[in-house]
Amino acid sequence: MKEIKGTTKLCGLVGNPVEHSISPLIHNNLSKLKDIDMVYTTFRVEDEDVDSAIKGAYALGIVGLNVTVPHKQRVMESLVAIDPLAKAIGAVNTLVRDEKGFKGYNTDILGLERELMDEGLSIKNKTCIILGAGGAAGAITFLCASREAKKVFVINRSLDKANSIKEAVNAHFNSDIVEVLGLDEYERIEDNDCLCIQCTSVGLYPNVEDVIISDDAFYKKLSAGVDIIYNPYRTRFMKLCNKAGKKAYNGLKMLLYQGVCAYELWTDTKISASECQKIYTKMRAHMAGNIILIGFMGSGKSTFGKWIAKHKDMEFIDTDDYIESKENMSINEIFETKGEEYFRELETSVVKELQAKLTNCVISVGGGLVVKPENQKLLANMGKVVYLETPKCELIKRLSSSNNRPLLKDVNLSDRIDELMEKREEIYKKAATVKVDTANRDFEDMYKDIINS
Ligand SMILES: Nc1ncnc2c1ncn2[C@@H]1O[C@H](COP(=O)(O)OP(=O)(O)O)[C@@H](O)[C@H]1O
Ligand SMILES: O=C(O)C1=C[C@@H](OP(=O)(O)O)[C@@H](O)[C@H](O)C1
Ligand SMILES: [Mg+2]
Repeated sequence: MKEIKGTTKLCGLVGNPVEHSISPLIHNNLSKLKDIDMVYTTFRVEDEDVDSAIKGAYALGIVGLNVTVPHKQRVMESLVAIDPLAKAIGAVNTLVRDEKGFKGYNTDILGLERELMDEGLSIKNKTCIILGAGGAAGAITFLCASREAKKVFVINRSLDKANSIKEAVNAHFNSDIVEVLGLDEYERIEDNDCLCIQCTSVGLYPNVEDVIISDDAFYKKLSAGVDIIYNPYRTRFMKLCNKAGKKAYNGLKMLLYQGVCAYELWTDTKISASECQKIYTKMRAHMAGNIILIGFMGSGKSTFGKWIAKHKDMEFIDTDDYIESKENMSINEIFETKGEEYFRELETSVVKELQAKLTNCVISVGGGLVVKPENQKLLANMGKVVYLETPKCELIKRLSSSNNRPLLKDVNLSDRIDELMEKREEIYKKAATVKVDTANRDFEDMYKDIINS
């Protein structure tokens, strides 16, 4: 992080609880990308303190705030102005400085709209299905109505809550655009090209096998499904959409874009698509939570990886071991009988496989795996990529009696290290989120470098 100075601006998140939030990651990385001298942190605020917290924040010159549960409604009483969309929805998640106090916006909804645009999903003239009838469902029903959906069906177990959304939105637009259906009444929807937005918490981690509607026939009615849940990354709802041959998206982009929209309001900047992509990769890596060790042969990836797993109670996977057991051959044999190219293809397919299934693991990869740009991209989404940097003299000590590394067979070790390092050193540095020096360090100390980064 950049040094915090007297001129550093402050933003933050007000809610209760807030410590788990991914928003600091979004905003602090945006400031880094845009080279803006601003930090973002969290403020846990009790119900009765919301008003004084907001007024105090204004007095302190705080540039902007996000607001999360349970204060998104209550905070509206402490504002000098409210954007019409947020007012109609009845919830505010972003505060922007105005002349005499904060003005409220709802970038949750603007974020969802931006996600839909990003994925090429249009609301206009579309039949929309909203699953659920809580706060998010109400807001998204409002969004669909305001963006000229053909019809909006709110499907929920309790019809009472769904009916109050219907009444509020229909009254606001003076139309009958919203209709309510029970969970088993979806056959009444005639369209087979609906955009469905899953707005319940059913399927949220740890209840990952749950889903609000499990009938395949329901998913045949959709053109695409969006789940506002992002943990797990692929929910059962999304799997059922895919099973019916329909596209499915999770809520992580919505979360990204609610942050991006807020950041743009606070800083009067525009975040480009490629900048959004960079933040999104970091969010995915954070969610996946793996520690990935990269570096030259002999830098200690396999040894240190096993140590972390054992001492920090994590699972461990070494891509070389994984490949050996899959192929039922040693790395030496694979290189001898099938060639290096074949091995490199195996590495990519293994990384793809691991990306889809591993979270919170330690992964040590072969020293050449990160050379392929495709693999670099995959790893960047999987967690913290840690480069174990080791001086040549140390590598020579560690590798001189190695006989299971085909690239070091029958060569002058020093020359081979020079030759490969010239090609790889920059790649290791660029691919890494954090660099850890391995010479004369104990593992506990090296581990601290990783978690403190
Ligand atoms: N930090 C370290 N200090 C001293 N020796 C180490 C260190 N890390 C690994 N080694 C030794 O170096 C050799 C290569 O380590 P290994 O974990 O196989 O590296 P990699 O998987 O990066 O090729 C092993 O003999 C291991 O015991
Ligand atoms: O650097 C490389 O290209 C290789 C490194 C090895 O793994 P380690 O880095 O664990 O030795 C292994 O994947 C293979 O021998 C090729
Ligand atoms: Mg290894």
